[in-house]
Amino acid sequence: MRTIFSGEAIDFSYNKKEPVLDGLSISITDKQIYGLLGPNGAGKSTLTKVMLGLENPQKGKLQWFNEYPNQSTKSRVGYVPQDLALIYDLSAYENVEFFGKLYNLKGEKLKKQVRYALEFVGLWEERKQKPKKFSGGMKRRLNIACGIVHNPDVIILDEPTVGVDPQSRNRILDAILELNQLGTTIVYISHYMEEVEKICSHVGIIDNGTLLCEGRLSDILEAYTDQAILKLELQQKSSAYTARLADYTVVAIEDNKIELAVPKNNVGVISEIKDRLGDELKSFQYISPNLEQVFFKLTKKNLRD
Ligand SMILES: Nc1ncnc2c1ncn2[C@@H]1O[C@H](COP(=O)(O)OP(=O)(O)OP(=O)(O)O)[C@@H](O)[C@H]1O
Repeated sequence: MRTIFSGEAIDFSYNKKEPVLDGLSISITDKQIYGLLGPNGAGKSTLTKVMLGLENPQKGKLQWFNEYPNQSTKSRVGYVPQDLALIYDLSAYENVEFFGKLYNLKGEKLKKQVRYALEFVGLWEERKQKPKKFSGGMKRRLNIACGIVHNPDVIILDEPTVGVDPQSRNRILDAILELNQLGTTIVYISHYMEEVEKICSHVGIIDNGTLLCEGRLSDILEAYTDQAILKLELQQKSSAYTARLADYTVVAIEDNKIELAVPKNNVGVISEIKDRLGDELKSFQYISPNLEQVFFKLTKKNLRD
């Protein structure tokens, strides 16, 4: 496995007083879809800027492809920023072409790459249109085309699905999976836990400028959770059953619905609860441990707070 990016003990502050990145270390290897997950203001975009050399850390060591950042390593990295970086007076084609030229693509190679990038995001037919006429999802897709036109080995996508409709969102997620299957390493920055769980092979959780954990998604879920959620729908108001369910932690209760925290992967517990409730139980749903629980365990906060 080749290391794509490593950052060790990075300190960064905008005003030299309050740290935004606080001794943060991170390691991304070849072919991963690395989900960088954290709440608003955790430091995700700042870390991206530091990784791209747009901001200089006060302390720490950064390497791309086992080298200190240089022109050659920079040309192997693609970036799709959170704020759309489009030129609205140019056509979709000209936008992608502009970014291709920034990466020194020329002539036939440039034409080929522009076509590849626009086809990849499904905008080749719309290439002559100006992006001001595009929907939010189409603008996001054009933004991605601009980030991949130079065929980078790794692409950093900062919240690429914010403000898009569900159809465009799925299209973007599928495109990311396809890019990864073609061999591109992906760094996927998001505060949407469900998206990270859906597409990422690896995850790093960031809060207050520190990486709280990183690793294979399945390993993180295994290591940092011990409970699952059991959602029960009952015949009567849930409060009528609290004595029978006193052995379990009630996570939420409303009308005839109740959510219990139960030990994960324990079929015996589910059978026991079903036995205790008998015909009073209308339905139940087992929710496997998720990243929200990992985050709560590490910070005692909810990701959405
Ligand atoms: N240019 C800036 N100057 C000063 N402070 C900044 C600047 N950019 C971000 N910050 C502050 O740094 C902290 C981290 O912000 P950052 O944008 O990196 O977080 P984030 O995790 O990307 O959040 P979000 O999900 O909302 O984009 C926040 O407190 C933010 O207010």
